Amino acid sequence: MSPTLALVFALLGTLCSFIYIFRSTKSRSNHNKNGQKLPPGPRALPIIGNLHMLGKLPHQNLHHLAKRYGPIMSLRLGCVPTIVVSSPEAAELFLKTHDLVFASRPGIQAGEYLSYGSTGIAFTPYGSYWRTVRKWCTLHLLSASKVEYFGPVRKTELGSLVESVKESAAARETVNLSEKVGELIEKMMCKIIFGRSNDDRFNLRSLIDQTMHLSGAFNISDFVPYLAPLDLQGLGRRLKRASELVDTVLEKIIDEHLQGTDAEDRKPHRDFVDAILLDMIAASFETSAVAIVWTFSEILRHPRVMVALQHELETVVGRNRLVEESDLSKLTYLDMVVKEGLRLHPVAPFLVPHESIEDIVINGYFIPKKSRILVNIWSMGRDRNIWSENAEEFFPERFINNNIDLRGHDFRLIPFGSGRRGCPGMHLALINVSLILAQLVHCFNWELPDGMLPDELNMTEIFGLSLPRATHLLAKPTYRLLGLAT
Ligand code: HEM
Repeated sequence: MSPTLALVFALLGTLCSFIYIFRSTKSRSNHNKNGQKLPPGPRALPIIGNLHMLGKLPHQNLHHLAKRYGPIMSLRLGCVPTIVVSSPEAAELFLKTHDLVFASRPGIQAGEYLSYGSTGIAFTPYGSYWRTVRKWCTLHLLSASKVEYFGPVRKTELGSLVESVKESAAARETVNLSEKVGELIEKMMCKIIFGRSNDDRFNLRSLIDQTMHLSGAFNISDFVPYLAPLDLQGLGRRLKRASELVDTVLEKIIDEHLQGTDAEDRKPHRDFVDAILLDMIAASFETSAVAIVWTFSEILRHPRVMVALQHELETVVGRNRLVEESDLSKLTYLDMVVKEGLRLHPVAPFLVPHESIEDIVINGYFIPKKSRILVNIWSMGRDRNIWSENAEEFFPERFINNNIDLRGHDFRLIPFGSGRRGCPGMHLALINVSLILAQLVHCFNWELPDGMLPDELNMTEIFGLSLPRATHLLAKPTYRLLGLAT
């Protein structure tokens, strides 16, 4: 939290405390003003509500609070009623049993700036526009047949990555895996989404990383709208700047793509196309890279897992060729490693915030219309009641002999969400994540740089819409395949 923001909170907090003490004798914390019973939760201060309790890592702080108040917890963030869901049973109620009621998204400043007035998919409220755009993207980009069609693009780009890491290995250099994996996903996705290579003139990836960070921030302007003109955290200004930069890049790409067509024909659809393209690249660039880099960090911290994975790859693929997409279905240990990575390091710790479209009573608790719903899957991934005493440990074998999958049917593990708003890119994402991890582990042995021990690896997170590592992941490769691999 910046010093300015801390000061603002301190001042607001003092003011609120006075009002609160003055009024507290009359208030009943878990009932609204109509006497309806809200889910339990900590008392809220006037004006800021519980915003001051979120801290730098809200998913962790809300995880601790839920231990006290339960899996359906009520907060007030500024003036927005907020429900934090922290158990599989509760998640099923919100995302399956009452999916339709919670299928909308809140209108937030990030959506306004970055989704061109929420005309993309991810920040767009539930309704026919969202349904049409989502269907269109699924059909033209994300369906199983489209994903398969782009297999050769993945193969070429991944082959180049292996060659470049091989050169680093020969030169005994340390590789910045965060950078390498980020670049690879960017190259693959640009070819799939724009039909062309990424453009070295723009640093699109760094722009997207910024937008993911800004979009996930708890922006006071969204929660206390009358403070919005003050832009206390400076987020409004940064969002505007990021949106202008992204706009410039996308405009250039679209212009080049449409050269030769009638200029007048293009205008009406411009913002709509920008919004969808931006959603697609934002949803795909960082997410897959974050999942790969966290899982690889855990593999490096657990050499036993690296050895077991290499053993499986040698048995199924051998050491004379690269892993192919068609091998993936036979790599059962890899599948467990991917699940375990996403369990401990979900890319979107609160999914993308949902919003209720009408009043509803769930488990005897009143949830008002326009409540914001945060499903804390980070908390669910570390719950000892679900994952036993070793819940905090990276232990892929926990998935042996159980049928937990990632498709949103089993609410113990929902890194892609579930229901109407579940991730439409899951199939593509799982191929990218599994294939890249498999290739890195199959082609190379890895060690941490400068004699670092596995348990010395920094595992600090940065909170945003996604949850990347705070520091880049560095490691030293040694090539391990037999001659003719590439
Ligand atoms: C490992 C990679 C990925 C993870 C973990 C992931 C996870 C998620 C999650 C948790 C949501 C929100 C679900 C909810 O709110 O209930 C989501 C939404 C979305 N994802 Fe993904 N995603 C990944 C990759 C991708 C890819 C590759 C694409 C497409 C190219 C994509 C496209 C989308 C879109 C468009 C939405 C918004 C859906 C809507 O609001 O209707 N995602 N994703």
